[in-house]
Amino acid sequence: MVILREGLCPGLSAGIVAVLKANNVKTVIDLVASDLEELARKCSLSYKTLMAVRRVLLAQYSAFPSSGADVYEELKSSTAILPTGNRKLDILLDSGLYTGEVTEIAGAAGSGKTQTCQSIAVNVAYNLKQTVLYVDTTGGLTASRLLQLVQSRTKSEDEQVASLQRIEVIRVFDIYKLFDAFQDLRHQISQQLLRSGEPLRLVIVDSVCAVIYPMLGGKHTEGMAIMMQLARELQTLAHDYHLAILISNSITKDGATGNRPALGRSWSFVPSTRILLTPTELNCGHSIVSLVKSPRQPTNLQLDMEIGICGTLEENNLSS
Ligand SMILES: Nc1ncnc2c1ncn2[C@@H]1O[C@H](COP(=O)(O)OP(=O)(O)OP(=O)(O)O)[C@@H](O)[C@H]1O
Repeated sequence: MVILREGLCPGLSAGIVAVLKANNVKTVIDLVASDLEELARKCSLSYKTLMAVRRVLLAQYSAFPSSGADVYEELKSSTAILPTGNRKLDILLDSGLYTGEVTEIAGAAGSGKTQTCQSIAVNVAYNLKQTVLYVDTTGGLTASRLLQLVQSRTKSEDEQVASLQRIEVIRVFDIYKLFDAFQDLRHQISQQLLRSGEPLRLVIVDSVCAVIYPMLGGKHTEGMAIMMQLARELQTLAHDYHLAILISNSITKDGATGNRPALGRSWSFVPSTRILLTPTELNCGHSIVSLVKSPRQPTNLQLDMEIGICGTLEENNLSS
């Protein structure tokens, strides 16, 4: 509900707002729903001025319906699916990570979130030849591990270098620096300033809780507001630039329902897809991956995923 105020649109002066308010016309809806002839008479205002103001407000605040066919066409032109480099994980995710969506990997410390993020980054950079922005908020990313993962894909040094150049790494350790990084990203995309020159398709934030948790102590409501600002930023980045966004999150232990992704109910609406990693006690270097939220798949799917020298990437028979 938008309140009428001076400058909301051309012609809406403080005087007009005051007169309208005195006649119980306080919001945009009140104004567009009024009989303008009668209102002009009651308020001693020019009918022409009110009409012009209403026309601008209608253009600014109306929702224009679009047909199902238009929505489907937009979806087809803006959606790409990025395979993760692990066939079983792709089946669980209905082919991979979708652009325009936020996907979350949740799990306890050591469950393999960072290894999964790095492996997916390498797969997108090497196999798909697309740029990845990797935002490291925990210091968990190491260049030597990235190189090891790339080396598991190719022996060619040129290809290794080219793949590593497609992974842009930013290290930020607080949420304000993260907002700055996203601001820079918008600027770089709009000016086509990405260093690799290849299209950016994937943004990874490992992890979101590392920058959100410090905000949730003390003034809780302020922290929640900042958390939801980050949520909006991730969703609009994914939507506006057709990016797949992959975030990692920790878990909270709940006596009644077992482990569940951290950051509470408000955050649970942010990712479209959520997977939960649980290390297996019997099989070291393996995690059970459970699909806990998905817009396309049943959420009882599970798989056993190995996390080894090749991360979560499948073994590759290197030829040259
Ligand atoms: N170079 C490596 N080679 C093989 N396996 C590795 C390697 N590095 C890590 N791992 C495996 O990955 C596990 C740790 O995974 P990872 O660091 O991704 O956990 P995490 O969920 O990100 O933890 P945290 O929340 O503490 O960052 C280790 O227990 C180990 O099994």
